[in-house]
Amino acid sequence: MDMSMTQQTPGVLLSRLRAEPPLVQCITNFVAMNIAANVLLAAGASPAMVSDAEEANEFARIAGALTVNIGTLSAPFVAGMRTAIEGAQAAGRPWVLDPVACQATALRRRTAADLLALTPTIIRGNASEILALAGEDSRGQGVDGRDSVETAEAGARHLAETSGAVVAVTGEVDFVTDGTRAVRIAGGSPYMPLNTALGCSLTGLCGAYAAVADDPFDAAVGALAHYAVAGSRAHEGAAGPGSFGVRFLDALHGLAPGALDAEARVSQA
Ligand SMILES: Nc1ncnc2c1ncn2[C@@H]1O[C@H](COP(=O)(O)OP(=O)(O)O)[C@@H](O)[C@H]1O
Ligand SMILES: Cc1ncsc1CCOP(=O)(O)O
Ligand SMILES: [Mg+2]
Repeated sequence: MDMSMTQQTPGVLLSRLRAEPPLVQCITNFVAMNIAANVLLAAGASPAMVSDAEEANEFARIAGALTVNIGTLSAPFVAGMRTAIEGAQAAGRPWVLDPVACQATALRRRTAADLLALTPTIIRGNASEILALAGEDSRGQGVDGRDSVETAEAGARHLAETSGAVVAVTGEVDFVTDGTRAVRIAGGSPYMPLNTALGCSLTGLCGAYAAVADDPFDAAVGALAHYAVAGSRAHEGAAGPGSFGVRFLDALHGLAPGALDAEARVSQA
């Protein structure tokens, strides 16, 4: 990749992550809990799925980053999210929002808007979720995206400008912007959306990269590039979504920092 697009390249951040695995507090959904923990471990981070309001604030103060995902939403989750965000912010730690299916119901629309107002460091979602969060029409079907990343790019830029967050839109070719800078990241595999919770797990990985990066834009690019290169590698020889899933974990783990920078397909947008 062109090294001028980030201050710290994906490979530099991956080296940091592997040298000192960051503790990442993941408040995520019941579907993703096990899958995301394995993704973070394979990539080189240290995940902990801690969400109860009684301890979430205290835990956020000792974690390197917090990630918040509304996939299986309920009042206890929301209470844990709110107090965890308060703890992360008090400790000066980044937090990442994944607005799963935020177009689908009144509860999700309201919760996503409330969380957005708490100023996430990074927002990561599929194109349908980012469109909805940006106040535009979304064709999302439940948790699955049904819009192209391209149609969400203008909304993502606007969302980044108004929220102050780095916005990462994922799909066939990903898009990352902080409102000023913008890049596209190619790679991955069509088997990825056929493996549940890989998007949720990527949100966790954004937290891991944010914990070690100086700049959240570089963190989002690093996490998405790591995923894209590992996804491309895992696709080779995979017979379908099942064998892809196993190969993907191996590829996340086996990717060296130098190879990540060499194989990352990041371009200016
Ligand atoms: N058609 C595709 N080809 C290649 N990679 C894809 C494709 N669709 C999604 N991905 C990748 O899958 C990962 C999860 O993205 P996505 O499916 O958009 O999230 P979500 O699971 O939240 O809907 C991202 O790394 C994205 O780049
Ligand atoms: C299937 C499902 N239902 C509620 S959350 C969830 C997982 C969604 O995961 P992802 O957004 O990564 O596809
Ligand atoms: Mg998702």
